[in-house]
Amino acid sequence: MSREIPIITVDGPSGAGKGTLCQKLAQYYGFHLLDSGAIYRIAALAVCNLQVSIEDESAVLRVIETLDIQFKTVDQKIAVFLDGKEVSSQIRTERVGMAASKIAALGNVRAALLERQRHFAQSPGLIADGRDMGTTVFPNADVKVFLTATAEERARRRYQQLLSSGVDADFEAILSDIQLRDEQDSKRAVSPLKACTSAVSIDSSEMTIDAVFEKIVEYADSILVVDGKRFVPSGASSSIGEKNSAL
Ligand SMILES: Nc1ncnc2c1ncn2[C@@H]1O[C@H](COP(=O)(O)OP(=O)(O)OP(=O)(O)O)[C@@H](O)[C@H]1O
Ligand SMILES: Nc1ccn([C@@H]2O[C@H](COP(=O)(O)O)[C@@H](O)[C@H]2O)c(=O)n1
Repeated sequence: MSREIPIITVDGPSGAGKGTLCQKLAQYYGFHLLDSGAIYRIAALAVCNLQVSIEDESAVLRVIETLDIQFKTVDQKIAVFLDGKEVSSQIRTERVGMAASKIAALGNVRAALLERQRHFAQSPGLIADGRDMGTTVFPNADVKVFLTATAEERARRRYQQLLSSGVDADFEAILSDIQLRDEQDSKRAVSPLKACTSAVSIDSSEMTIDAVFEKIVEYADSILVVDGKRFVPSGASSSIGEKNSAL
């Protein structure tokens, strides 16, 4: 491992299960968690709240440069705050997700948020969830995972998630939003969503959350070494995983 602080990156498209898996990984390893999507979502919310046009790049940048964001753990969940006000639910709407995807295509916005994200790499380690964690933000991460699933399966998961939280949902609309966001995220010029060559790819379409978790842990445990010793989280078992391949 190249540095003191171990870093595991999990990138992939919307609804692949990154957030769910990263929370479990952070808990398992006792590491910090970076939800980089939440940062783009908060930035988008601030831009919308101030009625700044997303097309006006310099005005968007001014909002980003003075963003007051805080992450706090409340009842074992991470709550997010914008200007001291909790916005955890507000940032999860599809409207904010789509606005986040638009501002995330602006190169100056991505550059302005880079150091803020890198600052999360603190002892004892970091689990980083996003689109460009392994390619741009933490290119030297020890363990890189690219997590995906078919657009239909991701839409089905979102649909179920909304129904079970009592929200009325339209499957076809969700699928079309997911396809549009995939296209925007993977076709942008700066830090597009793509699997990094040094990442293992996992297609979770036909896997349970627990099965994906076991795969990542098995792979990560075979790589993580701290102070010359293999890093063993409490209760962990390990076997050798294969790098640069699909698991
Ligand atoms: N392997 C899986 N099998 C079934 N359901 C899953 C699986 N992985 C995740 N889910 C469910 O899919 C939904 C979306 O997962 P999650 O929010 O973790 O995705 P995400 O990749 O973080 O999406 P986004 O990038 O949009 O935040 C959640 O309801 C989650 O419980
Ligand atoms: N590293 C990242 C993370 C996110 N984005 C953009 O933000 C949007 C919302 O992200 P979620 O993970 O919360 O769904 C996403 O669609 C991306 O456009 C990003 O560009 N880079």
